[in-house]
Amino acid sequence: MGNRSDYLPLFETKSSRRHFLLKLYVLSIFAAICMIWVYRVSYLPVEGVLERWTWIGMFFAELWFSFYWFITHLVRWNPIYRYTFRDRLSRRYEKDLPRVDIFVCTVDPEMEPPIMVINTVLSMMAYDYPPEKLSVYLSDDGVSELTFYGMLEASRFSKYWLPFCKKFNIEPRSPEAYFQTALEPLDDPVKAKEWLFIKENHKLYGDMKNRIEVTSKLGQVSEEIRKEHKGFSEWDSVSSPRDHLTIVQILIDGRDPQTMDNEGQHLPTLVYLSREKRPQYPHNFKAGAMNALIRVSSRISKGPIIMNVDCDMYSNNSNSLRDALCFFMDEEKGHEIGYIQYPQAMENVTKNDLYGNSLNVIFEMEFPGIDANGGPMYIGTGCFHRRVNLCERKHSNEHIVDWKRVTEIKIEQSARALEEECKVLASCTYEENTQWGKEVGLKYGYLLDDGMTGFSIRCRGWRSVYFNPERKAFLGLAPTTLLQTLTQHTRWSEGEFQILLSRHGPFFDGYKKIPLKLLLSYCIYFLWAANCFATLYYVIVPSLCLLRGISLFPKASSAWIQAFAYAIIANRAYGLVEFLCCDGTFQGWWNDQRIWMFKRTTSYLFGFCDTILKMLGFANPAFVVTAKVASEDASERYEQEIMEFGTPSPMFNILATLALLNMFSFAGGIKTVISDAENKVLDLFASQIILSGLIVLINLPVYQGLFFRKDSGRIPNSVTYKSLVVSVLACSIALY
Ligand SMILES: O=c1ccn([C@@H]2O[C@H](COP(=O)(O)OP(=O)(O)O[C@H]3O[C@H](CO)[C@@H](O)[C@H](O)[C@H]3O)[C@@H](O)[C@H]2O)c(=O)[nH]1
Ligand SMILES: [Mn+2]
Repeated sequence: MGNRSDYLPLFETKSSRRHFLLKLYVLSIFAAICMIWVYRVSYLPVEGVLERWTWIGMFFAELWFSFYWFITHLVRWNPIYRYTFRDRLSRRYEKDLPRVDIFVCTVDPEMEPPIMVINTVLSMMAYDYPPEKLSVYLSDDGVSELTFYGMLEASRFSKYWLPFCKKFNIEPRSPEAYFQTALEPLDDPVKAKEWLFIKENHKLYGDMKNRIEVTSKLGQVSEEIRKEHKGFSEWDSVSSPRDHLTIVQILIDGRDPQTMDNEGQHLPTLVYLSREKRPQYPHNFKAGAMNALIRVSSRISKGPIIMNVDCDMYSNNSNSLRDALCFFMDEEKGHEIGYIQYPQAMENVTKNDLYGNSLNVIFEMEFPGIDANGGPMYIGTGCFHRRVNLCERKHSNEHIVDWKRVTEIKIEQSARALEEECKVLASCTYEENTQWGKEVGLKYGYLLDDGMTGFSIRCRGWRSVYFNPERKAFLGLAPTTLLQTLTQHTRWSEGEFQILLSRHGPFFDGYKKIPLKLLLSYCIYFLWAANCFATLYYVIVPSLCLLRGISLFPKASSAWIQAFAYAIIANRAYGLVEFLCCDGTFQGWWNDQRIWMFKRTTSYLFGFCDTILKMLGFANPAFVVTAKVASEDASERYEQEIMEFGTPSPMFNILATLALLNMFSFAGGIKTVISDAENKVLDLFASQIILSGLIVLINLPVYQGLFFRKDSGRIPNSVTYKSLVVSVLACSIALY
């Protein structure tokens, strides 16, 4: 850049201020909320201990909701959106593009089938990027021969697949996803020629898929296949997934002039890694895998840019790598950017998103606002990092990278020698007495290692960027049963809460180094777990009080009720419109309301309690992996949007108890209204009756699961009995 004045940025940021009418609307909700506080304070019951304390409880719950409401709107106030200029990037830097190392993690060949994993790997290899500068690493924590076999097949198939992708510039570049959507062109002769290629590749892919699936079904690799690659012999010494030596296999050595695709072009480097594991050493889950990958890749390719994806998150947009570089390499602002986070979009959510898994509102509405307030957190998959950043370095302007120099690193050893060296780097003992997991690499000891790592990167002065291009960068798989969804959210809410309370979290390290506005924005997620109490209070206490005859809301005939009604209805309406704007359906919104309640009364409660227990030293953090496949009839029910219970779980006990409790109190409320001639009861208790009525309405799928369904996804009898006993007991205590 000779002259500053003709500097053209590689990306731009546009802010979109919310319309002032919308702001007015939000402020009007705030006014109603204030009225609620005034009401609570001025009408505090003077008589009756129970009356008084339940009232105070309501007040606290409402204060909590108000605070939470406040931070969600703080985030939404002035969102920003980013745009990149890839043409400028390639004009200025095409020859000097940095090496990029892509890390894919997998852990279990049954929950994460090899064919899915290699589709992700192939889509990464097919990025629109110079192949000699691209390396894809797979970390296999399951040390599975089947996954390795899949990788071997992928390395062969890539010789056809990559030239095909580039020749016809297709999207998406995961073969499975591509062939699902590819349609035969009937009228266009040019396209018809292309179709021949597509058919040829489809057949190659189909054959490969078949081989991999047959082997997966067998559960082991046949003797014939074993002879095809020296790597299989490494499994001779593997006794169990928790007890084995490191396995490193460079399946494609990008430096080797002999390894070309079938059109004579270079191929990206492809590496399989399964780090050493021993029962006596903690393996630190995904963070441990990532750190091993960081070290191994620093020997093999040493890309200054690192990207991490989950094994189910294939690349849906072959430009996202260049997009990310537009941020890092921007001459003016790039040097302060530590990482670029893409949203997690889900491929498998059904039309009405029964389990509220699409996360669209978070990624379309909240993250652009968080970006404006200072930058998103690192949420694991779909994030580009600077390598220096993960190897601990404070941000300072002296470290401006000269991109033209970084690429010059030459690695001379043979692939064999590199593999041997890497074995040491990925061994259990390597990290002993080092700063890995503390100051260097991803942090250990946290359930959300990525969240904590991102937070500390921010504390060191780097900025982060959120980028959400029109064509989604990655598509992954959301859980497909209720229990999996709730379990995933237990892990997330617990992990977020753990960061909040940690010694390196916002209260200790964070508050001086991160602007308050950003900390409050992060609090939406940090406080997920803490949300459980106010919600539990609101779904239990008003209904029990209805049975007991304690009124907790203004009379239907009083003016105060309008404040409550307005605050609640206006807020829900806002949420509904927002939901519809994010491509949701009305039914989807309703489902989301249900899942909102389910999560808050189960996942978040468990997350909260677990965090506290772990802080007191009663339990160790453990990562429950989300399955990416389900049984046949469960998948069928998922497609039909029928709620899946099936197995007994304490979470279902809670859900069923709450549903029954509200059903009883709603019935009780209606009964007293009918028997009351003067309509006094209705005036006093209308709000509580409506509240439990709404809870009953939202719980309809639970009653179905309890009493009306016969299939294997219904609520198990043991859960039904337990929850009946508890809810009847609670109601009788309230009545007498
Ligand atoms: O011991 C482990 C456990 C998990 N994983 C991998 O970690 C990824 C995420 O696991 P998954 O069960 O799919 O969890 P999700 O809740 O779907 O993942 C989200 O949440 C995680 C943190 O809880 C982040 O790390 C992920 O990037 C983010 O997509 C997967 O690729 C796993 O193979 C490992 O490599 N080793
Ligand atoms: Mn996942």
